[in-house]
Amino acid sequence: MTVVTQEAGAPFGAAPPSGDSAIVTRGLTKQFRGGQIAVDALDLTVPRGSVFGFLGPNGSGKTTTIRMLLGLVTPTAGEYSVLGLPLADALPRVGALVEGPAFYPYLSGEANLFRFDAADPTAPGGTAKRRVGEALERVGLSAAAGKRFRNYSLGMRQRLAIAAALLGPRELLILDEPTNGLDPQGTREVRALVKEIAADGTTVFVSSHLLTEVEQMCTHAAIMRTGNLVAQGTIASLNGGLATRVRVETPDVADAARVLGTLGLADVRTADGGAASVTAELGAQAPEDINAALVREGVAVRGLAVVRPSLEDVFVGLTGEGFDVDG
Ligand SMILES: Nc1ncnc2c1ncn2[C@@H]1O[C@H](COP(=O)(O)OP(=O)(O)OP(=O)(O)O)[C@@H](O)[C@H]1O
Repeated sequence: MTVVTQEAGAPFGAAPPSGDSAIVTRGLTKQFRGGQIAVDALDLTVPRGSVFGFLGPNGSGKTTTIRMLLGLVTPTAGEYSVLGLPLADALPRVGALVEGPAFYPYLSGEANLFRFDAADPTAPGGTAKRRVGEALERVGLSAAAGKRFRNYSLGMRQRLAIAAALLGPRELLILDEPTNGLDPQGTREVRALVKEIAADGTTVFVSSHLLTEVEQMCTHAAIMRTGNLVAQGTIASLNGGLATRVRVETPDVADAARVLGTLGLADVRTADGGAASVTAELGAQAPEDINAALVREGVAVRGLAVVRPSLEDVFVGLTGEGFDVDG
């Protein structure tokens, strides 16, 4: 890891060319006082209109990056641009959920939003009623607007927190681990809401330590590991770097491997640990043709599956490590 020093006079928060991007960072770095480099020369490009998953194990630098983007933490080096505007002009167009807002348990969801809105000096007070109503509607809480916060489910509480980030027209929504600590129902609600908000044209930048969540919810992703960017791009392009494989479950492992080799499949592997299966790159072969050839050769096929590469495979392929959510 390199030690980063600030170049004399280098401007922080200066805008690199943003083009059609909602967020651009160039060499963005944060070294904390203790010497730890939490974010190391990050080059991120978040296209407008994307649902961008900022993926990494705990402690990989996601929150620190988000806090820099929102002007809450000063970078040690590098530059960034949000919506192609100076930060002060960009922030009113950005909704953010970093640490959940503290809501009053004895007040209704609606009353909490009014209090939250009143505390924002940039929010036009005269339109509060309309904006609070719209935000509640947007997150599906209109019917529960008058219910006390303490009686909300976990999912409803998080949706209210997202409503608080949507109290004005937003071009960009930044959510830091919005499903963390939620039960399965709440997780489903929040994931569905993120997709709906994105469908309305808002760019969503969402951090997560859950690979499958990012695969399901996002159009693009950046993968972080100990402060470093491992890869970024569309989910399809990230996965596309790896081959789709076929997996054959059979007690006749050696024969199955031979047949797959004869068919010209590349990288034939038998599973470790005595599991009765063989895998190979699918290539241009049709799975049904592979199955027919195996059966013709007398291989007892118990199961045949096409295994598409996942983001976890991408991470393992790029780092040689498993994706450890505990960092
Ligand atoms: N104020 C701070 N002072 C010193 N070190 C910090 C500070 N904030 C974060 N760190 C360290 O920087 C690293 C990155 O932390 P960060 O919170 O950005 O990661 P993260 O990917 O968001 O993880 P998590 O999901 O656990 O929040 C961690 O090792 C963390 O301990």
